[in-house]
Amino acid sequence: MTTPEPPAPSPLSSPLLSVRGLGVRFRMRGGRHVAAVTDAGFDLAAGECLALVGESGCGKSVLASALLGLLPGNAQTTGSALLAARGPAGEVDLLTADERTLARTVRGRRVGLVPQSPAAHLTPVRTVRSQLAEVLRELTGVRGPALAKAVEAAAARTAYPSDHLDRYPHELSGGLAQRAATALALIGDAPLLLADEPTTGLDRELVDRTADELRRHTDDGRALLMITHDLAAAQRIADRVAVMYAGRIVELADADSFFGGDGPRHPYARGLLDALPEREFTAIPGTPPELGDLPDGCAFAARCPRATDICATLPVLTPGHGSSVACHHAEERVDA
Ligand SMILES: Nc1ncnc2c1ncn2[C@@H]1O[C@H](COP(=O)(O)OP(=O)(O)OP(=O)(O)O)[C@@H](O)[C@H]1O
Repeated sequence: MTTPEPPAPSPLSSPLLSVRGLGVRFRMRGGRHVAAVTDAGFDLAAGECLALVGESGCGKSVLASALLGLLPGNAQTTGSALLAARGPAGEVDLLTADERTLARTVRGRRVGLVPQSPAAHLTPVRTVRSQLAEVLRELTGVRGPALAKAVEAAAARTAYPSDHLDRYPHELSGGLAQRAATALALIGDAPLLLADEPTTGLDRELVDRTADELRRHTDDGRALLMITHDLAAAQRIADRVAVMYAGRIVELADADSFFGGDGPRHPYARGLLDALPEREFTAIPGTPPELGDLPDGCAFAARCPRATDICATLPVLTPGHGSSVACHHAEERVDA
């Protein structure tokens, strides 16, 4: 089933990114399919941070890869992801744009990426300094003596220590590689930044620092889609939260109401928050379903304390009470 319009449009200005009915399926051997993302829809405006959260394997990174045209050859996409025109750059559908357009005008320039595995994205045979310099030359045109200063400034944005700039990627800890990759991603000042687990491997102080830098970047008029397991980082900087479960967005909420107020309305989203040590520290029972063998109805029903017969039919993302929720029981009292 497809939802023609996402029910909770961005409350800010007209969207920079409009995702509608985004689906990604992987063709597998024997004619099988893995439905990694199904019918995802959201808007993202300049100046806005949307946190995309959910358990491992629910499709968050695949969604980001789809927006960058970086899916492997066995992937099929449906839907649209319109990146609005800005200045001389026209509107582009990120799902259907050809590789030449994506490589020359989109990646790094209009859509930046903080990759999930930074060490794998850094060039192994070049120092961090040389990689920062190359991206600065390419994307900002800075040359000569100014380049050395620009490299140090780019590193400082993510607290990458200047006395480690001449290290090669294999000489970096996970946290340093993360900071180097984030520094590289911020250089192009792309209007849309996709940050896939940007705080992995960082201690709490650096998590906060990185999150705050990403927030500043957003406040300067860019849009940020932050994929994260770190709900504290999401709470710190997100304007809205999208919760993914088994490839679908099951709740799209204002961050204030999600983390405070009445809290999430979807039982899965509620379970994610309750699992936090600083909250109830109660794990969600069971495991997510296989994406190659999803039920026809609600994919969370098998783990859900509120499930009833109606959950055998698919719930549609429906707006109400400050969030959009795909749950037949969303209107019930949460503690009922
Ligand atoms: N090339 C592929 N072929 C088949 N299935 C794939 C392929 N790439 C990813 N998947 C599947 O798509 C699903 C979603 O993966 P994805 O990496 O997006 O999850 P995630 O939510 O980002 O998890 P994590 O937080 O662990 O990265 C997983 O079940 C994964 O196995």
